[in-house]
Amino acid sequence: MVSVAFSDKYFDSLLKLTPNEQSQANKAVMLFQQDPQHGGLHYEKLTAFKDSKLRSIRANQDVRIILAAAEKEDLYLMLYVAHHEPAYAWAAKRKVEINPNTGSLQVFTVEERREEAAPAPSSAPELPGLFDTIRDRQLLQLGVPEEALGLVRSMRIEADLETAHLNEQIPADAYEGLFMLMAGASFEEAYGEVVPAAPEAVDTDDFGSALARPESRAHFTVAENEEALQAVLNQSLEKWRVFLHPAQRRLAEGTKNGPVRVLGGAGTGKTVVAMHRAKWLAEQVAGSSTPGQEQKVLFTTFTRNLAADIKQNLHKICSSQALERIDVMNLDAWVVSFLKKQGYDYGLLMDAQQQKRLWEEAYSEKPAAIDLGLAFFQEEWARVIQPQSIGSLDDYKKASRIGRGTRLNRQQRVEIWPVFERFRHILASNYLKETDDAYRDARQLLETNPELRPNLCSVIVDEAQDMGSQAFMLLRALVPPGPNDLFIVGDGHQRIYGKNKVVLGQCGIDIRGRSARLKVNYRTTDETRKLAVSILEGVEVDDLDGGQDSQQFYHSLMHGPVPEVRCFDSLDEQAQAILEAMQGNGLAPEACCVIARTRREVGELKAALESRQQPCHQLDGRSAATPDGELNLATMHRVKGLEFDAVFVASVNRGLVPLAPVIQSAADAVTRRQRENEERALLYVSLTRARKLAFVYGYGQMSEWF
Ligand SMILES: Nc1ncnc2c1ncn2[C@@H]1O[C@H](COP(=O)(O)OP(=O)(O)OP(=O)(O)O)[C@@H](O)[C@H]1O
Repeated sequence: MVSVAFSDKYFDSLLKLTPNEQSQANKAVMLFQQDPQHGGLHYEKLTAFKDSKLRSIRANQDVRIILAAAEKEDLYLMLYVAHHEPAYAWAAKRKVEINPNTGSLQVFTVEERREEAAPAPSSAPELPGLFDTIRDRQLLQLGVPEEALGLVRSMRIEADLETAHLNEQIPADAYEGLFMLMAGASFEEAYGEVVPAAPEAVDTDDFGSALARPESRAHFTVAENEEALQAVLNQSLEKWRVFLHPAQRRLAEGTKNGPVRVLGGAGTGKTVVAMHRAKWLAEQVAGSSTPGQEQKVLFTTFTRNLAADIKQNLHKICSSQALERIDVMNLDAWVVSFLKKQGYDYGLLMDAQQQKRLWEEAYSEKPAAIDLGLAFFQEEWARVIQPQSIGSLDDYKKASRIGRGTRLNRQQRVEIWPVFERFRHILASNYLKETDDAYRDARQLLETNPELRPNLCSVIVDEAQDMGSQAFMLLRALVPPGPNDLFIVGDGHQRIYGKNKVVLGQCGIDIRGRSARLKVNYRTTDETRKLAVSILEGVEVDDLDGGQDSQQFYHSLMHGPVPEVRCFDSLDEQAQAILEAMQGNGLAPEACCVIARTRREVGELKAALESRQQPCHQLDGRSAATPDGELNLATMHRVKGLEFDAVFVASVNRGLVPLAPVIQSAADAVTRRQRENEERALLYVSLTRARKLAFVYGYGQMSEWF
């Protein structure tokens, strides 16, 4: 029996075959693993090609599998599968090599004559080279193969690099380094990113060691025995299950010294990393806990919908044993269930209408001489009093009000305090608590009775940007400080629930030296990503720890058309255009989503689409899977965490985007800016749900942002 490894490209090519051919190819690989010399496989050396390591085997009369042989190690790399002619055409130009500088295993195209003759002229020969200031030696250090140096030197514009990447003339790891240089990074920055741990010595014939490096594992997966081979062949459909980016893998695996924070723009695989981290912890840490004191991993999210999705996806990567050691829950649900067990008989105040009524009652305490609206009090409560657990006038007099737009002197604080006191009293007499109160009560219970602490080895937090400081203080209290305690994943660009920016350090969570940022967007085309990012231009985005985040070096690997922005005369015309765009692009309704700012607008769109005989499926709460033939419809808040082949961000009209009442009811300029930023974030979230195509449609008057 031999070891077999697969490249990600192998699975891409496998999926292009018919199901029957796929199963024949799988059978051939399994037979090959048992006996490479089996007569039916016609194992053949492809001697006349660029790379003497290349071989082929037969899957059937016509389908060929191209592989590279490391015969000394009994290791074979499955690279490509296709019908006879395209398979050999693919193999003729390919090389598989261990890069002597980075140690990663690379597969790349070497074009005919490229080695001897001058490189192909760039589309803009008069411009300076993209990499003129970088030395050859440095390009090689970044993992550019020697054969590709001429090509890299000939690159003049971004499209040259993108084309070379698309044609696989540059291996993926080297492309990332080159992309960063092109986007303005210094050589040191790019090198630190692509080669964070340079191998001491690289043996370019040792394929086993090369395959073990995270850079290689981003593109190869090894099946050492029959069982592993079965597992790989069964799970290859979604790449994220197997091929983690080296940055993702480094985060997902290994013992961490304390809390880790992972940032990354939309679609960079933060949730994927968090899930793989949960799996690793369940297997390696919780799995080795003392019998009788089994530990668990708690995976928390902000929204209930995301928790349900994650539960489902964990099934795809975890064994049932590992799954048993992971609890997935949105934090509110965890808190409610924990407090209930402790005999807490308060309800959570969730209903916006009820909340408004209670505030109106409390507002009657406002002295007539104070000219502050109800909105001011609600904001002050949510942004100053609750996050800082202020329970008395004395505390309020001393409280920090940084970031609030309306100034208050001490005397004014004294005068308005009765409103807050009354609100708290009303809550108590109605047996109600706000979520921040519940977080605080739960934390205080845990701090005074450590024996109530659940037996957790680790807490993973997704959607961290929407959790406030009370939530983080509770999370800190849930698990004792130590290795692997907290793994926090978020993106300040997607803060859409009106929460204060949190500073982890102030919640007792010290992430110094343990933070990372993911930069490759796997979901969205670069064209859609760029439009989404442009909406946030000028908005200051925090890094969850008091600093600033940026989208520097954030990019997508896929390309597609620039999103279409159009304004129609009426809602009906817009609905018609959505249906035509779906038809024109051959899109299945269930793979698309129409997204609007308000529930009411979603309802109107639904009616307009249904009147045109388009069955619709509205996503709200915990919706079931969309039936075939039905078009998804959702609000901007609801689509967070989801993805579709195409999204129609619809009714992007003046007054709706940004939503006028939200902006106009802000009590001061600072709050107005915060709300406007959140409205922008909603658009950013909506657009970045698109895998292939995005449309921005409006009617009447288009939003001032377009
Ligand atoms: N290493 C990978 N290889 C291939 N696809 C990946 C990889 N990592 C993530 N993806 C895919 O990219 C998409 C986005 O991943 P994920 O939802 O984890 O991103 P995210 O950063 O949490 O996104 P968002 O913040 O926008 O919700 C998913 O379709 C996922 O399957």
